[in-house]
Amino acid sequence: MTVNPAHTALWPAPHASGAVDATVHVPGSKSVTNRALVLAALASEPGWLRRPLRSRDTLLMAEALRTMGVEIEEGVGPEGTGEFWRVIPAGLHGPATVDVGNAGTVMRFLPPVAALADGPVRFDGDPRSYERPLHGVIDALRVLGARVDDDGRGALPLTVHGGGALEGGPVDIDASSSSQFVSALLLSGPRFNQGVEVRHTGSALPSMPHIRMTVDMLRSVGAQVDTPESGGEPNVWRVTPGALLGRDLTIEPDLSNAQPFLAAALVTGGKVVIPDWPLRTTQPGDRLREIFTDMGGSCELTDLGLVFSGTGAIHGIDVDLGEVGELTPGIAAVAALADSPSTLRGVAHLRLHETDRLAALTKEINELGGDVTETADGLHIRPRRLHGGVFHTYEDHRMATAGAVIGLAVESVRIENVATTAKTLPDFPDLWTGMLGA
Ligand SMILES: O=C(O)C1=C[C@@H](OP(=O)(O)O)[C@@H](O)[C@H](O)C1
Ligand SMILES: C=C(OP(=O)(O)O)C(=O)O
Repeated sequence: MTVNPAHTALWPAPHASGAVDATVHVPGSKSVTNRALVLAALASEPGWLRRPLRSRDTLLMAEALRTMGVEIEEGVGPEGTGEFWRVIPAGLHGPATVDVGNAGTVMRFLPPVAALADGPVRFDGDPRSYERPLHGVIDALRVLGARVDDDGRGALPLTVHGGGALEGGPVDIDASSSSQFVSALLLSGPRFNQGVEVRHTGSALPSMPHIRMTVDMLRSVGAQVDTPESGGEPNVWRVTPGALLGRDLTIEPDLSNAQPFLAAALVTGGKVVIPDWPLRTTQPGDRLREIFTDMGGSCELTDLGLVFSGTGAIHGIDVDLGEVGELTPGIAAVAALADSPSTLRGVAHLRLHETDRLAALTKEINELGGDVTETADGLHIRPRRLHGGVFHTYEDHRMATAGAVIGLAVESVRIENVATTAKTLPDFPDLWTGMLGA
């Protein structure tokens, strides 16, 4: 882990003087927006995304599709309907160059799309993107008929030599380091000549809700998908070849990005309302209703949205987060402020996320006086009285929001490079100070 000297600006994390009482409109889901963009680009007719997330990861996805020939018009809908993107699919073209930034969704979902282009597509990104696992996608594309040039490490940078079509068919992959390998192959699967049959052969597969999200969204645009849950074999997903419909989709708020605001209610014994919380969703953030209730809060889904209240007490938790790994930094922050120890399990793969999140959380919480130890697959957190100091973020949006949660309860926490939240959550500092009524 290295700290980028360009990003050493320090943001004084606001300390809460009392219980928060706020309604927070959380921007759209990163995971839904980027799947919707890919599916709309692969469809046989134009489609609409309403209230898309406009953040670094989604703008990189939109720009990448544009460079391959897809048209994306941006506009503002009638009163109250917010912004929209109209996606007009076209023949996918190379040569093109895609900047993936450090977006897992872009680096994994787009190489299979590029295999359908009529020329080479070069993929490059932030230094950290070179370290994140991509072998599952690269090896699978080769088996399915694509030519991919990388430097032999099974990682970025690389070039996919699109041939205008891909044969597809059955492929075995080990997706234990990222569920996004499975999602990537399924999303483009309807456009492969034989569709695709993905068999996960490794140890535990993380982030199952995100795979369900992929399957649900594919089905909503007319794809036929057989899954273990629909009576198929365990660990096998099959997508039948076929045309995809252009749909009109309103993007749900990002429930994982609702996390710091819900945590604020928990930590200050206050109340936060998140409007438009979906009644039914595949987003992993929906699990926060249960997890933060176990940690001392209470919640209710009403006409206003999710109403989440803290009770003043914050309890430790012993929980397997393998299905909802992206919630770990925010849960760790709350756990550091709890009245009893916590064990967070099932998240070894977080070592290969935006940063090594297990090492980063351990180091940063401990530097504020905490007592966190890494385990083979997670963290032990024993709450201690914390003090102020600098909370480094390692270009990880969820480290920055986790630091902000701690800052509510601990005076003089300063967050290095809070701007890194723009990866998925535009205007975080304004939303945060707005919540506090500042
Ligand atoms: O498909 C997706 O949208 C995501 C899947 C998960 O990735 P991993 O399975 O690599 O953890 C999650 O952590 C990431 O934030 C988003
Ligand atoms: C792991 C995450 O992102 P990515 O989509 O880059 O994998 C995350 O947002 O927590």
